[in-house]
Amino acid sequence: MIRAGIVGGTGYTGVELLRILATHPEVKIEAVTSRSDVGKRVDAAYPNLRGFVDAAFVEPGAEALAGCDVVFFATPNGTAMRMAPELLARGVKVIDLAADFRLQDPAVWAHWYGEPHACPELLADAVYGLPEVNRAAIREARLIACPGCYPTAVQLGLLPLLEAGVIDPGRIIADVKSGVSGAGRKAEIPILMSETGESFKAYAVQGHRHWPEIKQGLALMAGTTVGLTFVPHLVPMIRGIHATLYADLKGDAGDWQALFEARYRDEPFVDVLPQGSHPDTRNVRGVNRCQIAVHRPLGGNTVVVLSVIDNLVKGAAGQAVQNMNLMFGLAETAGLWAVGLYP
Ligand SMILES: NC(=O)C1=CN([C@@H]2O[C@H](COP(=O)(O)OP(=O)(O)OC[C@H]3O[C@@H](n4cnc5c(N)ncnc54)[C@H](OP(=O)(O)O)[C@@H]3O)[C@@H](O)[C@H]2O)C=CC1
Ligand SMILES: CC(=O)N[C@@H](CCC(=O)OP(=O)(O)O)C(=O)O
Repeated sequence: MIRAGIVGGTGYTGVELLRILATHPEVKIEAVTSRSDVGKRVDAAYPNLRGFVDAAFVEPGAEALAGCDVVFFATPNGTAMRMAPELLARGVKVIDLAADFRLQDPAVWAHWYGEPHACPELLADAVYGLPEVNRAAIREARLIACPGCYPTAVQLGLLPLLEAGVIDPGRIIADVKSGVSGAGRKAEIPILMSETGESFKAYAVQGHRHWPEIKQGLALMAGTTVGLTFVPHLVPMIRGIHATLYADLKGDAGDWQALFEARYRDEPFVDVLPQGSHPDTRNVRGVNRCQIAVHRPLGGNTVVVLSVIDNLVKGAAGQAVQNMNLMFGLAETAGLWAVGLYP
């Protein structure tokens, strides 16, 4: 059995990790941390886990985590980069759900995250955990940077087009909507029910920290720099991301549906819907799945891709477990093969 630790077990992605790992056939939950709830039983904090997780929260630290084979960081940005070096030195594999190891250039990280990187020497070791792109490298990795939720939906939606070189990489538009759980489990006025429950708005239009991450990933797919406009929105739902992606086709002819179907035929967690479909976030709620539809609207030469995920699953905890499965030579679908909730 793989002994797994979770740092940040009281947050939304942490409890989602617990939900998935609790029934994973190859995993034993070894340690779950919280600074605020030390000693409290995990199933007292989260009664949905009663009968599945028999553990109490412990202080985050190398003592509690050194006995693990893998440690997941479900913590705010800037946490894993301070704890990962010691764990890695002790031979523990690390999977970070936050942004600490996603950007290759420490100067870009410092610009967007507001502080110098604490261990820039580890950035070259970190593998970007998007299995549909980096599967071989993930299998060999000891340090995984899980993609952000918006970047997962956007990159999976554009991957077939960029790899095939059929769109203009200089002008891509990503109009993306997120449920409120994307902001985490914290008490803040902008995410109160009465602020978000019957409202819909864009934010960070001038620049969101996922913009450099998405640009970095798309450039690797395209083999050149990309021009990207990314506008995130907050919508009145709890889970889910819906990305509407626009790009200019280089030529007029092409079977874009066939291109997407061929690229994702062997991908267990990417589902290309039939031609003319409109994916719905509720159909991926609670599961590690991205559903995609590709359209060529009347008029102009624009391709429109619709891509949906659950931000907490394919956008975070599910993708993290998919990475763990690859790192430990397990079936990639272990513990993750499930049907989405409906409605
Ligand atoms: N929510 C989402 O949809 C997604 C989130 N992410 C990323 O995953 C990470 C976690 O997100 P989310 O679960 O939403 O966040 P939450 O705010 O819900 O939870 C954060 C957790 O981290 C713990 N924590 C906070 N500070 C520290 C610290 N200094 N050391 C150790 N533990 C700490 C908290 O518990 P305590 O204070 O008790 O220690 C809590 O359990 C973030 O980096 C986020 O950006 C990525 C993709 C999607
Ligand atoms: C709705 C909402 O607030 N979303 C968050 C992004 C989600 C997230 O947690 O960011 P990472 O994927 O980088 O970890 C935000 O815009 O800051």
